[in-house]
Amino acid sequence: MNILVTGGAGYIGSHTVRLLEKTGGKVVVYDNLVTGHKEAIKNSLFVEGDIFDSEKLTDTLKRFDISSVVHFAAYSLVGVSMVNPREYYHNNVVGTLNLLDVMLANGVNKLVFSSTAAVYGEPETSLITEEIAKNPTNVYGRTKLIMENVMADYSRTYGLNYIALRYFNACGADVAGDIGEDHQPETHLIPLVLKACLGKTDKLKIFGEDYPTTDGTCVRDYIHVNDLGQAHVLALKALYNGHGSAVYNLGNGNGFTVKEVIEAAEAVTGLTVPKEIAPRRAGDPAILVAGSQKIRQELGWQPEYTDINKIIETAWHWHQQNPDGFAG
Ligand SMILES: NC(=O)c1ccc[n+]([C@@H]2O[C@H](COP(=O)([O-])OP(=O)(O)OC[C@H]3O[C@@H](n4cnc5c(N)ncnc54)[C@H](O)[C@@H]3O)[C@@H](O)[C@H]2O)c1
Ligand SMILES: O=c1ccn([C@@H]2O[C@H](COP(=O)(O)OP(=O)(O)O[C@H]3O[C@H](CO)[C@@H](O)[C@H](O)[C@H]3O)[C@@H](O)[C@H]2O)c(=O)[nH]1
Repeated sequence: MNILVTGGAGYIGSHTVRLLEKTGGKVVVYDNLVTGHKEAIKNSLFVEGDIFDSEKLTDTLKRFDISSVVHFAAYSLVGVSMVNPREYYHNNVVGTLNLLDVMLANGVNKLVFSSTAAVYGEPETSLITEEIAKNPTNVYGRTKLIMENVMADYSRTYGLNYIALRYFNACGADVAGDIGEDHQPETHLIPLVLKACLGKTDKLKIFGEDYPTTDGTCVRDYIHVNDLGQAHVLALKALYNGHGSAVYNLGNGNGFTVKEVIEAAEAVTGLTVPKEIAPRRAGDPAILVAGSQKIRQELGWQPEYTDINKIIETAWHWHQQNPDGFAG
């Protein structure tokens, strides 16, 4: 397996790269470092490049005799996508279309794609399974749903073989403590809660206290980044073993409110999170909780981290060791 990992210098990408390296395959990271960190790549080959750069992509596929692609490269912030849709459609849709063109032109037809729970929007059921209606409430979710539809069409017509993984909320860090979440600026709940504990940011803003949930704050399904990474390893192996194109949810099946996450972080750190109630953030659905039976049954995926405190502990370890992220 010679694998190209676009966006492999990013948060989920770098954790997945570490797990892919253990399979014995050759791993080549391709990233323009717009939000990623070169320091997050410890062992794999690294090519600094953009998914819009067809020439460099073609050269990289040929030079390393690549036979599959794991595609993380994208913009992924719900809030930003609502105020800057053009950037999101451009990078996530046009950029991915370009990558697909280059792959197919070079005979590479295996792809694992980062999709998202955001494709579902505001589901009417409490546990989300893959086949329910997709009505994204934000631009980011729409960009990923467009690409899922494109891949289904390319699979039918051009022989693309893809597995799209719809992640719920990625969090945590590798227990080694040398890679972790470092977005600039950070917008994700768990790192912001922990940074607030460390006095690295202002008070945590709780976005909305009037949602139809137990305590009025949004519910999310938090999944450890290494459990996500392991699913990519399984998906890739399945594609090499002749598995057809498929779409899977990836979550723990347990929802936590924003306030419950804060309480868990306070229990793990022994510190108090400075916080205040703020208005709702545009585009946020009230509740997103995954039904992940399909990937468990079909690919044998089994998450290792199912306890929110344990997940937060791994993130806390990273933030304590690296309070200024990779720049520290
Ligand atoms: N973080 C989450 O909770 C979450 C949940 C669901 C889906 N996802 C998806 O997972 C993927 C990775 O997310 P992440 O949290 O690791 O984000 P990230 O920003 O840490 O990683 C994205 C990586 O892609 C690179 N990149 C972006 N545009 C590029 C381009 N045009 N050319 C080359 N490289 C480019 C960035 O430099 C970065 O290294 C994204 O596709 C995201 O939409 C993330
Ligand atoms: O300072 C903050 C940050 C977040 N939140 C809330 O915390 C929850 C989680 O927010 P965040 O960590 O920003 O993640 P999401 O917006 O749920 O999106 C993440 O999870 C999605 C899947 O569910 C992915 O598709 C996205 O890429 C990824 O950013 C939401 O209800 C937010 O409103 C706050 O209250 N205050």
